[in-house]
Amino acid sequence: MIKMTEVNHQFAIGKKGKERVVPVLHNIDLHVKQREIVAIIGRSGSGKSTLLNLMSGYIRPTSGEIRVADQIVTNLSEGDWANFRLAHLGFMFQSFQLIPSMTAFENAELPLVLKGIGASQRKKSVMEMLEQLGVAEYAGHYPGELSGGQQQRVSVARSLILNPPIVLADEPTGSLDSDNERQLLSIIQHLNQDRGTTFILITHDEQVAKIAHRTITLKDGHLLNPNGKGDSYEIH
Ligand SMILES: Nc1ncnc2c1ncn2[C@@H]1O[C@H](COP(=O)(O)OP(=O)(O)OP(=O)(O)O)[C@@H](O)[C@H]1O
Repeated sequence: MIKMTEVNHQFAIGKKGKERVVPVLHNIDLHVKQREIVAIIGRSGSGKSTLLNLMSGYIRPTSGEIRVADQIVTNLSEGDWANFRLAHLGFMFQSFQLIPSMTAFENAELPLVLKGIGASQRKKSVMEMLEQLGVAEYAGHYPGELSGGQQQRVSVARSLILNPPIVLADEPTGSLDSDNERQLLSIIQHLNQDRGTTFILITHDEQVAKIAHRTITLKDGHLLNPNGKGDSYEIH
């Protein structure tokens, strides 16, 4: 589903002409299969977000090849990446990144608008999704009128509204209390089992790592165990 082959990444920092090159990821070989939940752990600064940003095309690798959903994406243009993301990727973040001036309904609806789906189909899909996540009654509320857990569910609704086959999540439970965390992890497990959604979760949290089929560790930009803790895991 996602395959990285000999991927290296370095940032150039400092003023033009006086840049300093900072290598961040070294020779990453990683294969995430369809229906897997993979947790990525590692200290702050080890390169976790950079890895996720490479998988989602927000940055390009300095060298190496990246395939997502069986397509080589390493050299897609920005416009092609935007379409590719809409078709294949969903995102979850620690900060919910809801648009404050839009209601819960409008936030969850946004990817459908971008995809050009008609208004009546949008309404049906959004209300079904908000219903499934237990926040339909807040459809007309603005993010500032919702609790953290409710905002997270609206944000999850927006991530999943196009039924993406792959979801990339950066500390998705980072700002949730333990009840809301449990609920989000249960949603992730159900989606994985029912729809076969593939998840890549960056986390510092043991509870999150527990639901993963595989936990891989980044240390100073090196992938220590590409096959993860359980080489013999089975995906049903
Ligand atoms: N745009 C950038 N320009 C220059 N250096 C960057 C940039 N983004 C990240 N870095 C550097 O790359 C390294 C890895 O950063 P990254 O955000 O991937 O780490 P992380 O493991 O996700 O950390 P955290 O757990 O704190 O979020 C860090 O040393 C960081 O300073």
